[in-house]
Amino acid sequence: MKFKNLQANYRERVVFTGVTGQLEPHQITMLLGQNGAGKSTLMTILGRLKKAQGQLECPESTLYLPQKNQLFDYLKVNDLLQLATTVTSATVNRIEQTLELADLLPRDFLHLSSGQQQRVWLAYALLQDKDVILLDEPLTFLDLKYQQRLLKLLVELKQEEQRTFLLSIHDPQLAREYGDVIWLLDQKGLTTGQPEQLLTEQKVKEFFELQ
Ligand SMILES: Nc1ncnc2c1ncn2[C@@H]1O[C@H](COP(=O)(O)OP(=O)(O)OP(=O)(O)O)[C@@H](O)[C@H]1O
Repeated sequence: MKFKNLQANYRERVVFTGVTGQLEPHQITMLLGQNGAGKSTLMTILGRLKKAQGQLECPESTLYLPQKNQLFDYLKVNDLLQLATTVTSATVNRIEQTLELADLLPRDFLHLSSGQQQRVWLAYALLQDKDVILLDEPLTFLDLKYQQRLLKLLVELKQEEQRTFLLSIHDPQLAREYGDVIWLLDQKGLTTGQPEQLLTEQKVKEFFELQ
């Protein structure tokens, strides 16, 4: 996936201009930026759910999982996941075991806790046979155990199924630990590089305006 000089607007309000980069195949890219920097906006553009000025080359097989997801009617978890599933049964088992979904499958999705719902939405995305998966703040609502389980699962799916991931994330430590490539988004545009190069203690302090 490649993009050049992207400009995003909501009516007359410009969110960013001159955003250029490429999503490295078979890697995990971590997108960091302050609240309102435009991370979700960029991801919806890359997922072709929002129009932007500039150039974008995006593989057909791309899926965007929004930060907030909603169901409007009662549906069992099992039914929701079956609607999504297009991967092999080995991958289904791996995803369901890692995210510990067995107990949730017979339940009404709308009655689950926020973290349980998030685990189901993540499974919903990963169970689809897509090469490129864009996950918008996937760690929100997950406890530490499931944060670690999810990130390790993405590493396995990257290595064994050559999938490509872009995650927006607020934790620089996890971004450094599990990311192959880092994207930093701010008013200057998109800065890309290696975790050890962009996420030094000093650079993190400056980028997030920490004291
Ligand atoms: N539908 C919309 N209409 C108008 N403005 C919007 C809309 N969605 C987002 N914005 C604005 O665009 C800017 C970027 O928002 P975006 O959600 O992309 O940021 P973000 O980096 O994902 O933030 P956060 O870390 O808070 O999730 C913000 O100023 C926001 O208020």
